[in-house]
Amino acid sequence: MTLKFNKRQLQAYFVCGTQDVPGKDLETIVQTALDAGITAYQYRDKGASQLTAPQRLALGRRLRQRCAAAKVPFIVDDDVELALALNADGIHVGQKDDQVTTVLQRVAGKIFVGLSCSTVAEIEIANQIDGIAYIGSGPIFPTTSKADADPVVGLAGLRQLVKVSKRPIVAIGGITVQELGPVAHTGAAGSAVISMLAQSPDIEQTVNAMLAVTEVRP
Ligand SMILES: Cc1ncc(COP(=O)(O)OP(=O)(O)O)c(N)n1
Ligand SMILES: Cc1ncsc1CCOP(=O)(O)O
Ligand SMILES: [Mg+2]
Repeated sequence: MTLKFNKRQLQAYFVCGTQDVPGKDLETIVQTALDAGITAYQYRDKGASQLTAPQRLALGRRLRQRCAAAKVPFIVDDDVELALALNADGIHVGQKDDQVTTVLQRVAGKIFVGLSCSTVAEIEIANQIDGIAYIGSGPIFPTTSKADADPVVGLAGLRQLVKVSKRPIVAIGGITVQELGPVAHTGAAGSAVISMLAQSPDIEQTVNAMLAVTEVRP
C-alpha cells in the first residue's frame, strides 16, 4: 500500500543519494532526517554515485522500509522501473527524462508523479496534463549539487511560476536556512533540499527550521 500525495508533504522535502554524502552512511542520514520530521524523502542516486544497479536496488529497499515505518513518502528520482520495483510512493521526473505522459501511463495511478518545470511555458504544458501531483521548480539559487542544472530561476521567477501553476510547487536549488522564509513567501508549498540537510552539522535543527516556516496563502 502506498501513501497518497498531499501538498503538505512538500514542506520539508529531503533529496539525497550516496553521491551527496561521500564517506558517510546514507541510511543513517536519512533516518536522522526522518526522526527529525522531514515530510518527504527522494532517493536520487546518480551522477558520481559508485553504486551498481543491484546495490542501488538493495539500498533503495532499506530506505523504502525506513520511510514506510515513518509514514513519510518515499519518492524515486528519474527511474520509473526502480520506483515500481521498490513500491515507491512517488516518482519525480524532469524535462530530460522519460516523457511524463509515458510515466503516468506506466504507473497507472499506483504511485504519484512529480514533474520538474522551470519556465512558465513548461508549467502551462503541465497544467494541461492530468495526473501530475506536484511541480518541482528550480534551481531557485545557484547550486553545486546538479551539474546540468537549468539557469537560476530566482524568487521573482518562482513567484511567477506559482501564480500560473495549477499544482503545488516545491522549490529546489541552492536553498539555505536563510532562504526558507523568502521561498515560502512566494506561495511555494515547500522547499526540496540536498546540501542544506546532507551537509548540516545538526540535521534535527535544520529540519525544525524547515518545519517552522509557515506557507503563505497566495
Ligand atoms: C523535487 C525535485 N524537483 C526537481 C528535481 C530535478 O529533477 P530533474 O530535472 O529530472 O533533474 P535530476 O534530479 O534528475 O538531476 C528533483 N530531482 N526533485
Ligand atoms: C536536483 C536539483 N534540481 C534542481 S537544483 C537541484 C540540486 C539541489 O541541491 P541543493 O539543495 O544542494 O542545491
Ligand atoms: Mg531527472
